[in-house]
Amino acid sequence: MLSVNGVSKSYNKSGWFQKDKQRVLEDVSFQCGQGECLGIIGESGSGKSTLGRLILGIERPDTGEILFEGKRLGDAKIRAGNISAVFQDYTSSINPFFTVEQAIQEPLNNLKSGLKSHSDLIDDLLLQVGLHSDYRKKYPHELSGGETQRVCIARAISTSPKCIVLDEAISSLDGSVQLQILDLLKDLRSKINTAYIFITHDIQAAAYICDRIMIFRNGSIEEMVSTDQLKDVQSHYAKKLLQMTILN
Ligand SMILES: Nc1ncnc2c1ncn2[C@@H]1O[C@H](COP(=O)(O)OP(=O)(O)OP(=O)(O)O)[C@@H](O)[C@H]1O
Repeated sequence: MLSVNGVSKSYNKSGWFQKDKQRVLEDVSFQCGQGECLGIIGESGSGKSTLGRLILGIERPDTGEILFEGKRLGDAKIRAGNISAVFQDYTSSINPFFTVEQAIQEPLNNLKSGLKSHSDLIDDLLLQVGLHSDYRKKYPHELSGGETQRVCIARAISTSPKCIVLDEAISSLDGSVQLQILDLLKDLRSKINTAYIFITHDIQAAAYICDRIMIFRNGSIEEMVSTDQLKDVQSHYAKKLLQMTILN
């Protein structure tokens, strides 16, 4: 369904020598199947979020291509409604002047297809993320962090996307709320068969929800393993990363 082929990306380095480039992604290739949950783990600065932004079409690769069902993702029409995102910073993900109902409706309004939002659909989406329909008229400042992230998830699934990029989506939440959101995501995936690209620092969270895990290092894939073989990673770096996480 999603095919990332030989993708590289550089940014201009800031400072005196503006022409210097920092290579952030280096020849990254992988595939993600329909309904699959693919985890991307790696240290801070390894390029995980950059890869997420390329998959979302927020930025373009310098070289290589990303295909969605065989078509280039650069085309906004291919992305529209098919790929959505949930980010770490849920507070800035929703317009503070929007009610929950307006926030969930926004991606539907942006779709130029004939898909119209319906009152019932909003109630159904709220129900799917475990919120009562009373939440429709609430504003973001009236919600807890976990509730706001549930609204962000309802938004993300509103267009029935085939793929959701979750970039550190549980990192800002308390431990017990993290688990609730992970369970919600698991439950939703089994119902709507959406693929997840689950970007995280947290190997345990990735192991809990993902089918496969990509270990990312300095902009490249160090190793790709199925979650049930996570203990048998081969590379020295992956072994070290796992040890560090288990010890913490
Ligand atoms: N728009 C940009 N312009 C310049 N440099 C950038 C830009 N976006 C990211 N970078 C740099 O690219 C590198 C990778 O950043 P990225 O956010 O993708 O890493 P990450 O693995 O997601 O890190 P973290 O886990 O801390 O979020 C970093 O060195 C960052 O400073």
